[in-house]
Amino acid sequence: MLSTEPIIALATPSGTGAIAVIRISGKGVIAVVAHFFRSVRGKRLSQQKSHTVHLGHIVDGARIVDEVLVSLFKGPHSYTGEDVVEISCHGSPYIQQQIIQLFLRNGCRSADAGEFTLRAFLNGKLDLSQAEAVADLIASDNEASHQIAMQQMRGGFSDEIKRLREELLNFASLIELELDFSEEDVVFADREQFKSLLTKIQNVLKRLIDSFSVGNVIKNGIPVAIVGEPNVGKSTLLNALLNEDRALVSEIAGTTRDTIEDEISIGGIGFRFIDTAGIRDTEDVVEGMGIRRTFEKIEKAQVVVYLIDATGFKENGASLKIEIEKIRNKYPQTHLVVVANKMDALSSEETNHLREQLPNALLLAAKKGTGVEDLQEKLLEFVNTGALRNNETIVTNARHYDALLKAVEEVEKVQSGLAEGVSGDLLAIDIRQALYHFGEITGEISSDDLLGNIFANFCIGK
Ligand SMILES: Nc1nc2c(c(=O)[nH]1)N(C=O)[C@@H](CNc1ccc(C(=O)N[C@@H](CCC(=O)O)C(=O)O)cc1)CN2
Ligand SMILES: Nc1nc2c(ncn2[C@@H]2O[C@H](COP(=O)(O)OP(=O)(O)OP(=O)(O)O)[C@@H](O)[C@H]2O)c(=O)[nH]1
Ligand SMILES: [Mg+2]
Repeated sequence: MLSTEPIIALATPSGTGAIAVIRISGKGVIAVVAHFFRSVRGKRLSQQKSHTVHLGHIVDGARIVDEVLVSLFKGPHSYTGEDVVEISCHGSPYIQQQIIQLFLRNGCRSADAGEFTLRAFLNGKLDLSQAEAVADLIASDNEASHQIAMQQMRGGFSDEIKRLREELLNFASLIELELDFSEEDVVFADREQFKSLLTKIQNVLKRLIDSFSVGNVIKNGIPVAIVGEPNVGKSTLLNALLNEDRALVSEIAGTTRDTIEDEISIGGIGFRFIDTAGIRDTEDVVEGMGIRRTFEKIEKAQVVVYLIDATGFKENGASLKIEIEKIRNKYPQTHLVVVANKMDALSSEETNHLREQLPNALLLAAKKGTGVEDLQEKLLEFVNTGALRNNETIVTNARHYDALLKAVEEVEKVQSGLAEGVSGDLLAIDIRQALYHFGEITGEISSDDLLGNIFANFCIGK
């Protein structure tokens, strides 16, 4: 799979910018670029040091294509581990394409998605979980997902896995050594010490596995469905949360037909709010479709904000309370927040009545924006940010989660094998299996298929 042929791609977004960066990596690329580069100081590119920048022109025969800065990185001391040349040109799509095409005609080919980072992985500059974090880092759009991706890219998670792996490996070696001396019946690996090591490893694995429930939602934005009867102010609340006129609002019941979603960051954590069609019995076919979609969204949400119209509470409070209980029972895994809206239009007597009837409800006036901060605080309470604050490793990747589950299963097998006093050769098999799953995370164990899948999801030029 390791190839060193020169690859080229635009590293900056396509379109017009002040400056664009074109990246070229592979064997002999410095000589290739040198052929089309005239330094303003008459310097020869091939004689320059690594990590230096040079001003000059890209020339195609007599034609000057652009004035550029060229950066040199000599392998193995580069991002990919190969020779790398970056050309910073003026950011017109025409110039970008002229330069890229010049090199495509002269020995380079277009890089596949993620191919620079794939080469970095294959050349040992990054392990697999670090390479995956590069994509997460580019995708991160809030403080929490950024922090997690950055920690993973810098090797925090890998180091933790490697430590576990080494400790297990030590023991595996000792047990396998016993096997070699099986005639003599010697014991190198102290069983009590081994048991406590396994317990320690189990605890670390369990913490990592548990962190996925937080990590997974943080990476994708925590889905919060705003639901309730028509006209209670769901779209008004969405707009207040987003601080933007995102959804149509009107006094006509049944305004929102389809779901509307948008993401914002609260306290550094991404929340994806979903405004839904108001729930009621309807003859209208299209409205009925929208309401069905509302229930689909509730099913996928981590949090359901059930909104009621406080002004109607006196008349239909009893039936609303039944409705709320129904939702609570139907979706026991989902956090349910009951919010009474339009409190601005309530008398103090009505307010007291509502407080008595729904002691846990948040009181809010979405139109004026009052109480929206309380709701935000409430939402943050649902996210266990302890691990984030303590800078602990948080698993965000389903592939890693899978491997950790399999690893802990094997460690448990070893643990019970020890308790039952099974023989060293059987213990060794399960230990090796656990080690295999650790290796899957960091990429010591990988297949071309897996790598193809992972890097195909990167952007071109990364
Ligand atoms: N212009 C540019 N900006 C960029 C990148 C890049 O490739 N080019 N990066 C790409 O994602 C990130 C920076 N990451 C990088 C990581 C390693 C090396 C590098 O040259 N490493 C060598 C030498 C280190 C040294 O001694 O200075 C090495 O690891 O051996 C470069 C960039 C973000 N910004
Ligand atoms: N007095 C008062 N009126 C509000 C408040 N919030 C929303 N409204 C009004 O309630 C009406 C319905 O608001 P929407 O946001 O469209 O309600 P909805 O729940 O999205 O309604 P559907 O999309 O039809 O289900 C509009 O006339 C809003 O101006 C509030 O806090 N106070
Ligand atoms: Mg609406």
